[in-house]
Parts: sequence; C-alpha cells; structure tokens
Amino acid sequence: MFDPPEGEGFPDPFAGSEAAELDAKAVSAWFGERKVLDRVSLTMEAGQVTALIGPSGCGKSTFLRILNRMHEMVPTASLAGQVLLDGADIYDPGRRVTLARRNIGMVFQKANPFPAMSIYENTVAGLKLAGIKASRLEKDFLVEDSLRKASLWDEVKDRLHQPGGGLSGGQQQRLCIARSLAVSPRVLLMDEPCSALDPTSTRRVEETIASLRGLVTIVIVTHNMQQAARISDTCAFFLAAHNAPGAIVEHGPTDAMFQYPQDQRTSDYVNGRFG
Ligand SMILES: Nc1ncnc2c1ncn2[C@@H]1O[C@H](COP(=O)(O)OP(=O)(O)OP(=O)(O)O)[C@@H](O)[C@H]1O
Repeated sequence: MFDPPEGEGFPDPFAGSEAAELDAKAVSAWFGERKVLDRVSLTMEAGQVTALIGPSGCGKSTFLRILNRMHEMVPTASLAGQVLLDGADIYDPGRRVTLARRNIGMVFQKANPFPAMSIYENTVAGLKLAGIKASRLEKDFLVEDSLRKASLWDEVKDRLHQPGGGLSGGQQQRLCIARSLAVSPRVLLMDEPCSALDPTSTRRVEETIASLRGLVTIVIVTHNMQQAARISDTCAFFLAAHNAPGAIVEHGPTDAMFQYPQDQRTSDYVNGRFG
C-alpha cells in the first residue's frame, strides 16, 4: 500500500495529546469470500475502557485489528464501513497507515519485547518507526514517563540498561504497554493482554489499565468475564450464529450488561452458561 514519506506537507490528521473517541460505523469484514463480521457499529468513548466479549471465533480480534488497520495486512482480507478517530476516518483513501497505527496502538496476547534490547531501548523502540525524533534528554523523560504510566518504573528504574527479555512475563507485558505509550497514542487496543499471565501479574496489568483511564482510550478483548466486569466502563457482546458472521448482540455500561442484560444470550454468556 502507498504510504507517503514522513515530513512537511503530510500533517497528522489525528494529532492531539488527549484520549480520542473511536467510532466504528457498520463495519463488515471478510477473509476471502467468507464474511466474519456483519455491520458492527460501536462507539468507544474517549478515555474509557471498552471490553469486547464473546465466544471464540465471533470476530472480536478481527474487529480490534480493523480499528488500527492491521486487518488489511492479511492478503485475503477485506472490509466495509468506517472507523472514525475523533471524527476523521482512518480508512480515507490517501490517509497514511502509519499515522493510524501511531495514534491507535496495540498490545498483543503474548508480550513481545525485543529480548536482547535493554528496557530503556525497548521503551523508545517505537519512536523511530513512528518517525519521531527525540534527543537523549527527551528520551530519558519519555522512558521514565512511559514506564511510570505502565506501572513498571519502580521495578526497573535501577536496571534500565539490562535486557527486556530478563523481566518476568507480567513485567514484559507492562514493558510492551510502556513501549506503546511512548509514542503518545490516543487509543490503546489490547488483545487478551493477560491470557498468558498468572493471577498476580494479571492483577498488576489490570491496575495499569485502571490507571490509564482518562489518559488514553482503551479497547480490550477478554475471555475473562470477571476481568471485563472489573476493568471496563462499557462492554460489547459479540456473537456469531452457526455459519453466520459475528455481530454485536448487546452493548452498554458494564454494570448494566452484567446485572440486567437485555438479551437472553448475553445473560447466558456473562453467567458462564455457554462459550
Ligand atoms: N487470517 C485469517 N484467515 C482466515 N480466516 C480467519 C483469519 N483470522 C481469523 N479468521 C476467521 O475469522 C473468524 C473470526 O476470528 P477472530 O479471531 O476475529 O475471532 P475471535 O472472536 O477473536 O476468536 P478468539 O476469541 O478465539 O480469539 C473465525 O472464524 C476465524 O477462523
């Protein structure tokens, strides 16, 4: 895909330092001929935590990957609909993929720091990719700021120049969160970020997510209903009927979704009766 070079004349249409609203409008997705999402619309409020829940294969990860233009990296993939970041469509022709990804970061299921690279270098590793130039002093500030926001600073401040691969799994996941935060994203997408972690590390990552509320908009896929209930403000329940594409059955404030679900299928799912 054509992606014009960095530099003057290509202003960032999504620029800003605040958490931004993300609005998916009638998003459908295909892998080859197979439709896997059908007209999904969802507003993910600025600064809030939105949890995407639903059984395996209903399209949650596909939807998440559409939100920062990663879906199009799969050769057979296609999509329809719009994704607006504070009103600007990230899929507008001519709009740069790199800018969408810089403003909408992603943390994956399995922590993926560069193992031989130091904690310091891992934290600022995204700057170059995002075309952000920073002096040593600016980097020093960014490293501390990002590691503090990721709730990792106190644990690593005395060993910033040791390899990232030497950290525990939970610390590595928080290092990846710090790396994402270092480029000042306005939205952070998280695809089951705790599924490979033990309960203590999970709790630390959940605390980190809670501390980021208001600073960045968070959209998280989770299979853990207790986690969704603990950390999210809003929930969207995805479901794919047999051989049908995934769609949202119900969405709304998390408390209401868990205590007074409007749809029987939501009630069955959040109470562990299927999936
Ligand atoms: N790269 C791909 N090529 C072809 N089909 C795919 C690809 N990725 C996902 N799919 C299909 O798209 C559908 C939705 O998958 P997706 O991973 O988005 O679901 P999910 O709800 O996130 O599942 P899980 O909770 O198990 O991660 C599934 O039927 C899956 O098999």
